[in-house]
Amino acid sequence: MAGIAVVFDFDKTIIDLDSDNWVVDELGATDLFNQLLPTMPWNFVMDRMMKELYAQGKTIDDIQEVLRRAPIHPRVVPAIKTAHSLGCDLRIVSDANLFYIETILVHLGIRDCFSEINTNPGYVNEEGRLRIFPFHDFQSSSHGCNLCPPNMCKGMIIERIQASLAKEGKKTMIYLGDGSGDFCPSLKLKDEDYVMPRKNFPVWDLICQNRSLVRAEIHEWNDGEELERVLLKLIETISLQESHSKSTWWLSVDCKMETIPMTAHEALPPALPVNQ
Ligand SMILES: Cc1ncc(C[n+]2csc(CCOP(=O)(O)O)c2C)c(N)n1
Ligand SMILES: [Mg+2]
Repeated sequence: MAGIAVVFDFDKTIIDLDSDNWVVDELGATDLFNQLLPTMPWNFVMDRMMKELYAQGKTIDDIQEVLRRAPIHPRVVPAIKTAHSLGCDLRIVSDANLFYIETILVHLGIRDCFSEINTNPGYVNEEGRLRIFPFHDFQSSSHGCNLCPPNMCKGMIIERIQASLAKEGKKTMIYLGDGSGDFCPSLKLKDEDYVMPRKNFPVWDLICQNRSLVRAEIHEWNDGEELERVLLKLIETISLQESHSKSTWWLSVDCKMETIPMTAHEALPPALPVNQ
């Protein structure tokens, strides 16, 4: 199963809501958030919100306590653990931030299942305040993709992952997501890949409207139970195809080596004696 990479979006894919809104709402700062949003880019609003919460006396522990209560479907963690134990390379590509994602993954006991987390930087500074920055510094240059928000083009991240997987000999990618930011990476997937859009969420609508642009095989899911069922079934199917193509490869090597061809009766188990 070494040939499969599974790439997860985080908000509304692994957890069941948007982590930024969850923290802001649970800490009672929704009104200020809504006031600031029309005035500056999303990551700057979040960084400013962390400053305001710090000024109000909210600690890193308060933020982490809220994050540990983020709702998640009970089958998502088992699905991730199984995919990891089967040898898949699991990665995250998210427009949330590293501090929120790591806090939640550590709490769920699945941080070590992931080989890579691509997201907006987020860390606690020397004062004990959480700082949040854009993944892509759009003030110095644009990433140039008009499908994606200015701070992150998930499609570019997928292309980088594809290049690194090719070097490791990994052949198949499964991508799971829900949001409009997951459409661009879905378009980068190849014929042999799979995309799992969450049904009736923005990426699903975009894929349905632009089916001919998507080369990967499409498998929708509704909730964590379906996520688990569909994902594990795909992993099983891909693995069977992998082992089948390996065995046919060995057969063709045998033929090229001009070993004495096996006759049909030699290849089969001995026939049962008749009338004895
Ligand atoms: C113009 C604009 N609007 C909104 C956002 C923020 N944003 C969009 S989806 C999302 C959830 C991210 O998590 P995930 O990718 O894990 O679903 C966030 C935080 C933005 N960056 N730019
Ligand atoms: Mg999402």
